[in-house]
Formats: sequence, C-alpha cells, structure tokens
Amino acid sequence: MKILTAEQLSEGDKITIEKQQITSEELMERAATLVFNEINNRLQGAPIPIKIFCGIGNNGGDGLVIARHLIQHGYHVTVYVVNYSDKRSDDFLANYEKLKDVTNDWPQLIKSEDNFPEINIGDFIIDAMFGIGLNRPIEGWVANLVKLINKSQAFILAIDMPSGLFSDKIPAEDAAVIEANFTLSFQAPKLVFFLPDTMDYVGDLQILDIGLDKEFLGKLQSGNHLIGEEEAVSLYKPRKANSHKGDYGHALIVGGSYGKIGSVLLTATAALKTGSGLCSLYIPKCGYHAVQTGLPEAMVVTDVEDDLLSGYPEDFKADVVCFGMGAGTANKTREALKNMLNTVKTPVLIDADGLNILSENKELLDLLPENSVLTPHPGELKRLVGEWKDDFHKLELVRSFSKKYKLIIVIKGAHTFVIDGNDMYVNNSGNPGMATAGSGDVLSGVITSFMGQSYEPVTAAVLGVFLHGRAGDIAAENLGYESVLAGDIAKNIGKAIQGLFSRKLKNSE
Ligand SMILES: NC(=O)C1=CN([C@@H]2O[C@H](COP(=O)(O)OP(=O)(O)OC[C@H]3O[C@@H](n4cnc5c(N)ncnc54)[C@H](O)[C@@H]3O)[C@@H](O)[C@H]2O)[C@@H](O)CC1
Ligand SMILES: [K+]
Repeated sequence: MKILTAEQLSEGDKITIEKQQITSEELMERAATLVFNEINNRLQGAPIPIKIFCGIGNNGGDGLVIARHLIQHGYHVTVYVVNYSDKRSDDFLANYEKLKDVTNDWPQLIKSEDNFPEINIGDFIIDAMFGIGLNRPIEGWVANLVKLINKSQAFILAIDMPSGLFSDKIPAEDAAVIEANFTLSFQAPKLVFFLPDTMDYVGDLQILDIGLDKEFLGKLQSGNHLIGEEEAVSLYKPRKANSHKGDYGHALIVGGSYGKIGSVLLTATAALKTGSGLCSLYIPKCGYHAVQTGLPEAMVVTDVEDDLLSGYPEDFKADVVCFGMGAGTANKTREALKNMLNTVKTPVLIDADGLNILSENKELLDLLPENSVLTPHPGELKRLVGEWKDDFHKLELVRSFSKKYKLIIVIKGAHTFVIDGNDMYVNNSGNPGMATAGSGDVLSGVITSFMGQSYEPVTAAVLGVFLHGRAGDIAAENLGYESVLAGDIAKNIGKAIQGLFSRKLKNSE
C-alpha cells in the first residue's frame, strides 16, 4: 500500500470529485459514514458519553457528519465546535446546517479556555479538529484544549490524523498533539504514523478506503510503501514440487566469539527455518560443540582462533554470506571482515559487530558488493551515518548513504524500514514482545536465507522483515509478549510462511 502525503491526498480528493462527478460534500459524507460504521460496529449502541471536537475545516466537517449519524442511531453525543478561526469551510457549514435536522442540542462553541468542557475518564472522545490541512503548530487556547483532552485519559479516536500531527514533518517537542488511542485514517497511511518520533500519537491504526480515483492512486509516484500481508504474498515464491536442496541456496553465517556463540546459532536456525537448502557456520573454535549439538542440520568450519574470528575460509562455496552477530570488534576480527569482503562477489548481509567494524573503518564500505544488506538498530545506524535531528532527517541521511554505497539499509525498530535508494518499505507486522535478545540475529538469518534462495536482496529484506514480524506475532499470540524468546520467532517462521502460502492458494482458487 502506498504511503502518501497530505498534498497527494488533497489532489486525490479533487480528482475524485471531478471524475466521479460528485460534490466534495458527497465525498465527505462517504468518508465520514465509513467512520460512523466502524464506531457503530464497535460500540453496538452502548450509552457512553461521546464528545466530538470539531474544527471548522473539513476535518471538522467529518466530525459533524459522524455526529449526525451517531445521534440518528440514538447515541449520547455532545458536539463541540473548536472555533479557532472564522473561516469555516463550505462543507463544514453544510453539515452544520444538517445537524439541525436531527437534534435540538446545538453544538457548543469553544472560543477560549472559559468554554472548555469537563472531560471524564469514561468519555469517548472523537478528535475532528485538524486533519491533513494543518499547516502550522496548534497554539494558544486550542493547544491547551489538546492538552486537556490528552490529560483526561478518556478514549480518543482521531479522524484522519491526530490533530497537531503533520504528514511530512515532526512536531516540536512541546507541541500540542492529540495522543490518540485509535486513528481512523482516509485512503492511505501517512509516513508519520510509523516513525519512532510520532507513532505513539496514533495508537492503533486503520485505513478506510474512501474510494478515491483508482487510476490517480495507481499512477501516483510514491517510493514509500507500507508492507502488510498482501504485499508480502506478492513477493513470496512457492517451492516447486520437483526440487532439491541445491535449489534453495547455501547460506554461510560468519560470527560469534567466546560467550556469544548463541547469536550465530540463532541466525543459522532462522536461515534453515526460512528454507535454506544448506547452512554452514564459520565460527571460533570455542563454539564448535555448542553448534554441532544445538543445530545438527548445520555444518561448521572453525577459525584458527579459539575465542574470536580472525580469518575467512577463502575457497568456501556459499550462495550468500552473513557476517557480524556476536563477532566483537577486535582487530583480528576486522581483518576477518576485510578478508571476507575481498573474497565475495555476491551481495552479503552485515549485522551487529560487522556494522560496528564498518563504522570504525569506513574505507571497508567501498568493498561491499552492490545491493548488500545492512541491518542496523538505531544505535548502530548512528555510528554509520551520523547523528540526526529528527526522523525525517534520519531518513534523508540513510537515503543518501544507501545511494552513495549502493546498499540496502534495514533500520530495525517497532516499524522496521527498508531503504533502497529512493524506495522505502515500512513494515507493518511485529509486536513489542520481539524487543528481546537475539531477535535481530533471527532477522539476519531470515533475510540471508532468502538472499541465498535467489530473491533479489531488497525483496529478501522486505519479505524477511515482514515474515520475521509475523512469526513474532504468532509467537506472542501463543506465549504473551513477555515470554517471546528470539528462538520462538525462528520456530514460527514456517507458520508465518504458511499463512502467506494458504492465502496465495485461496486467491488462485
Ligand atoms: N473532499 C475532501 O477534500 C475530503 C476531506 N476530508 C477531510 O478533510 C480534511 C482536510 O480538511 P481541510 O483541508 O479543510 O483542513 P483541516 O480541517 O485539517 O484544517 C482546517 C483549516 O485550518 C487552518 N489551519 C491549519 N493549521 C492551523 C492551526 N495550527 N491553527 C489554526 N488554523 C489552522 C487551515 O487553513 C486548514 O485549512 C481531511 O483531513 C479529512 O478529514 C474528508 O472528508 C474526505 C474528503
Ligand atoms: K483529527
């Protein structure tokens, strides 16, 4: 699904109105009725106090339409008009009039702090103050109203965007922004819904298809994509009945040091669980017995050193190499990475200490084969690309780094981002249970495995990140967040893949 900006969406509104020969008021009715249906489905007529805060633009217009439908269905609704300016939009005004048809309770006008209502913890708040039309920070008494709503601990549903959030920039630290529990957004997700700086304002997210012109949306140039199950299905290549292990790649995992052999074990397990035909590990001697016992399906080659890596097996025939987990950053290990990079011709995956070595020895970046995949967490990323001012600046830095070195960067986080030059893929699977030791080692194994199975590296990264998250979701459903171990994520990769596979079969039936 394309991630769009406010400009693209307002353009989409205009084109849709023209092509479908409807009025903007009709489009608003359509969009806001979808919101009403969602609310009605969930509340099922519950007699809770619903307080709708409407701005005076079209986001406010949505609020008025929602209010009208809720009142008609017998809900207990109070409508507030947050009168921050006199420039009411036409569709706001039309729906303001229509409200008269269903209630004698006229909306309460808020013009200053003196008009602030009481908000109770059991209220259901609908935030329809500002949507994609916000063009400057919320200030003055309106900002205080936002803060009052946030403090109330009432359930907050934001319409289109939490008020105060821009689609293309990060609000200042002290800015007034609605902290929604749930956001129902129109047609397409906005990037800020997924960035670490702003995702907490959004709460749970649902995108409503309001029927904007398909041709316009299809042609829109957006390099930013949200990756959910549908997208992952289209990337997945089912296995052929007539195949053998040689068809699914030989993955070589290079890493580990004394006390950190578990990391490579997790990576190799994940690679095999993701379908690698063969998997070998190149590790210091101290890990030999642990790996042979813990993962009999894998083959092991040991370094001359006992406790760390110092070299690379030069004549080793592997389809893909993954380097770094648990490796440490000793000088000898840096030489091992250098040897590896001087040997391999095909894209590699670098993780963890491999990334730390690269940050300390930037000249090695030039040795990385084109389309290699780096999988930093934010700390490792900072060491690679430098400090950033905010998340948009971070994405800019990563884009130019990706272009400069022709690399694919996987920024790990609650929503993992895969950046390949101008293209960006935002993952939408996973859960907080995956914030656990070794989770990244498993991710590296999954992506490496797909790279070895002849997926394009960027596809391997996008699909791998999604399946890793899905596997974590399946693990959390069975175990609860707290009990998910990295090994549980690896164990459930198969089920995550099966989920895609059964969907693909269903679609082709
Ligand atoms: N036909 C359409 O265009 C549709 C629009 N829809 C709704 O319309 C929204 C966009 O509506 P608008 O463009 O009217 O904008 P908003 O309702 O988001 O904002 C209202 C107006 O407030 C002013 N403003 C911006 N920042 C301000 C600030 N900090 N303090 C005071 N005033 C400020 C701007 O002039 C802006 O136009 C969407 O988010 C969505 O909710 C939906 O009804 C779907 C259809
Ligand atoms: K809003």
